[in-house]
Amino acid sequence: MQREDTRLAMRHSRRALLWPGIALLCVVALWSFTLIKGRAETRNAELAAHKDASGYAEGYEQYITRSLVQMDQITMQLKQSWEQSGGQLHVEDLQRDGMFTDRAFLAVRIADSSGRIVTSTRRLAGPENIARADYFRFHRNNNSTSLSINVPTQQHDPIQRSIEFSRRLEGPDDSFAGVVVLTVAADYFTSFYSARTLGDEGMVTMLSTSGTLRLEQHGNASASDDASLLLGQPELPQDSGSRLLDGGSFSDGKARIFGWRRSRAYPVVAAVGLAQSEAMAAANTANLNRTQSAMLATLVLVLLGAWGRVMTQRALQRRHEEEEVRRAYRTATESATDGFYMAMALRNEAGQIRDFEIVDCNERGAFFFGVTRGELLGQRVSLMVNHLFAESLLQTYLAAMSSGYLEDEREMPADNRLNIGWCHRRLVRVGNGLAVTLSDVSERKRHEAELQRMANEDALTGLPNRHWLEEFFKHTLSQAHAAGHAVALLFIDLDEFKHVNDTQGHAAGDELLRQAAARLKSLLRPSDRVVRFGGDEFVVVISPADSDAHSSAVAERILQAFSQPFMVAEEKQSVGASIGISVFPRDGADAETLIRHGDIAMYAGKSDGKGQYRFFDPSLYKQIKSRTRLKQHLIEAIERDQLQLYYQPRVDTQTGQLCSMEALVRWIHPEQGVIPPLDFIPMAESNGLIVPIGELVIAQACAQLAQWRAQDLPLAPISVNVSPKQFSHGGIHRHLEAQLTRYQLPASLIEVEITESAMLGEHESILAQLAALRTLGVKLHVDDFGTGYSSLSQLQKLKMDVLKVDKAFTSQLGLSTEGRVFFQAIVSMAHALGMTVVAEGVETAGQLSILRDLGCNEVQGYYIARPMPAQEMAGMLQQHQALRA
Ligand SMILES: Nc1nc2c(ncn2[C@@H]2O[C@@H]3COP(=O)(O)O[C@H]4[C@@H](O)[C@H](n5cnc6c(=O)[nH]c(N)nc65)O[C@@H]4COP(=O)(O)O[C@H]3[C@H]2O)c(=O)[nH]1
Repeated sequence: MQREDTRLAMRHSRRALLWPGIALLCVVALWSFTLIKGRAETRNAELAAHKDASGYAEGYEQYITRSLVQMDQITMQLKQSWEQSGGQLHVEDLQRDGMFTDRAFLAVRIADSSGRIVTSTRRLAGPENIARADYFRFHRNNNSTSLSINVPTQQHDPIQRSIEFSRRLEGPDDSFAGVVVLTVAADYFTSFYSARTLGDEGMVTMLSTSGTLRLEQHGNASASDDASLLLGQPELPQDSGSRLLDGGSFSDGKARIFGWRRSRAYPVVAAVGLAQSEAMAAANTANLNRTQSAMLATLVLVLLGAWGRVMTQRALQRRHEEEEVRRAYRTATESATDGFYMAMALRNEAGQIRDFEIVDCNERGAFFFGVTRGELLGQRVSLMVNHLFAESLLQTYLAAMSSGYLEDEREMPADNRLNIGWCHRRLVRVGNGLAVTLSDVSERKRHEAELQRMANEDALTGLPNRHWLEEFFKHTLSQAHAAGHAVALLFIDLDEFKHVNDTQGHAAGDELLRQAAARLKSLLRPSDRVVRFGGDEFVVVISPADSDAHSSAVAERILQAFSQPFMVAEEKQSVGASIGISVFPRDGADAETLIRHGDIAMYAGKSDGKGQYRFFDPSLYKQIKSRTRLKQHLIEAIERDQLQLYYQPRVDTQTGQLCSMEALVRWIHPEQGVIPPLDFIPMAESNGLIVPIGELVIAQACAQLAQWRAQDLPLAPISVNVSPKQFSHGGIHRHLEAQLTRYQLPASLIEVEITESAMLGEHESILAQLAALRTLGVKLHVDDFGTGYSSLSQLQKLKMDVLKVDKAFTSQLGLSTEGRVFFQAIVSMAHALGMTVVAEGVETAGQLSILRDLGCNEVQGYYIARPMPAQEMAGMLQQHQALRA
């Protein structure tokens, strides 16, 4: 794998260098061409310049030779004329006759043998006698008649402004007779120069082979200018030729191509200099342009090369990544349970994707589609599955191509060829295709469906649960809304379930719930739904609910059914039910509201008396609110110590002696004054506040006894009321024991009153708590006896000490014989079972008298004393002490 990677990396890096390489080759070729072409151009230009210089030099030489021939002929003619005239020739006359009119002829002079000028067309500066001139001496001393070319003696500049042509004059005897001198302006010989042909910086020069003569013209300056361009006598080896003279040969420092030609007739050399810069200007410009173009092209090529490299690298990187992804996917999935596919996008001419082709897959992937890998490769996605599914498959692939990533789960269409039910798809865009992973999640989906079912079902009863109800309501309510019919919700709460659960144990409670569920189901139409909402709460949904009468009928049927006891653990258990009804859309537009309103209606019904149904009414809110407010106030009252105990004495029927006193709680409200317990105890029982209140009562009663003891008052036992809720909550005996210990009180000073109904069921936990209280030494009272259904033998089994007969029976005394008979029976049986009998609610002397007659042990009631604050009670205790004393 590593070797493959290395080979791949090398191949990629070679490819990445392709563009820069091509660009480099182009640059090399370009510059080679540019340089070769430049050199050739320069060479050609040089050759042309040399050729031109030689050509010009030849032309110049001909020009000079012609001019010199002219001078030669003129001087020859003058010589002959002078000699024929016997020395009487006057050049002035010739001038007058129109000769020597050319400006170039500065002067034509004839000197005699002594050097004296005898005739002259113009007087020149300098001596009138030329005997001292070199040429004169030459002619005098040489018997030659050839033309002599001279430089005027007074000129010392390297460039001559004029030039003198002289010829020996001879007398008849060939003796020296004088000299004819023709002074010609130097530019006569250099006017060959033309800037148009030789350039602004070109030059012409005429040189004598002896080096004594030099005429020159360059640029616009004439040879008469003082400055000489050519420095020194250049070496001109052949008769004609051309060579490059560097800048050092010229005063302006500019190199020139020098062409020269020796005159065949005269000892002079005609030379032409073409400034190299001018001769080469065109070639240089062409070269410069070409170089600039080449530089530009080089820049473009470098950029192209760099761009090409970047692009190639990117493409290669992409290819590499694609390859990596493919390889990684294949490696990762080949042996795995996932199916893997590489699908390449097939595009139309406009570049739009019209299909995908499977270019790679693993065996597992092919298996999912019921084919082999070989069969799947090359297949079009649109043809892999049935038409309808192919459409959605293509849409999914297209979406993945545009977003780059897509992950979802879907159920594959029912197709016998497919070996996958539910699949988890992951599509990742890779270049012009997709890497697709398919996992078979059918098993998980089945599991999820099972979980879903379990999440929606109550395990105990098999009924749908609250979660299901919420979902169900969404559909049901929208359907009802669309159809315009009502939906009724019956919120059912079992009245005495808690009691059964607490007294009979959870197994019995569970059984009761199962039976309740079955009973509910049996009462309803198949279209109605029963839900276990939680605990002992059930919800029945009636949809459509034709009318309130219909809902009422169902509710009554349920109440009727629940009025029948259940057989649980071979015992009859009567639980009853309370029902609250809310109706869609009247009482709420959504599930949550309907459930809450059903609950409120149920609660309101239950508060008014169990075993009834009630329709929701917005006014119920007020009740709930006031209850809530009351609860809050009661919590504050507990915290702020506003609950105070009043005490009501219980006296011996016969002696009137104080036997005990009952602690009765009062809410000393800062604004409302004294609030009686019936206004808040039932509510405290229903909301659980009775537990802290009960603990508070025991603590206050013990503290009060300790205080009276500290005041040296005689102490009588205090009986406290303990509600069934406190027993359910448990731990009364521990709390009581703690308070007795805290205040160092004997247990005999506290008695506990339990209502008869609280003991119903004889649940083990209550029995255990009663036993624990008795072990402490606390006496146990049965409160409100006669209102429940307990038999005396049951109470005896529970080893209750005192029987407090409800005031409803006391009030009958003296009014009817039945009341007295009933009371008589209770007293007799209680005494027989060893229990003390207390008559509650004694209001009259008559009642007291009868009770005395009946042998009732103790009495309590307004006739004896009303419940009173601790201070008043303290006074009574003092009285009691005085009586005893
Ligand atoms: N008509 C009439 N009534 C008489 C007469 N003698 C006493 N009463 C009243 O009868 C009730 C006796 O208390 P109860 O049956 O335990 O009934 C109590 C008891 O069940 C409950 N209660 C009071 N204090 C507590 C408490 O601390 N804890 C608990 N759990 N319940 C309490 O509140 C109920 C009412 O208490 P109260 O309003 O104080 O009412 C007291 C008392 O004032 C009489 O001659 N005629």
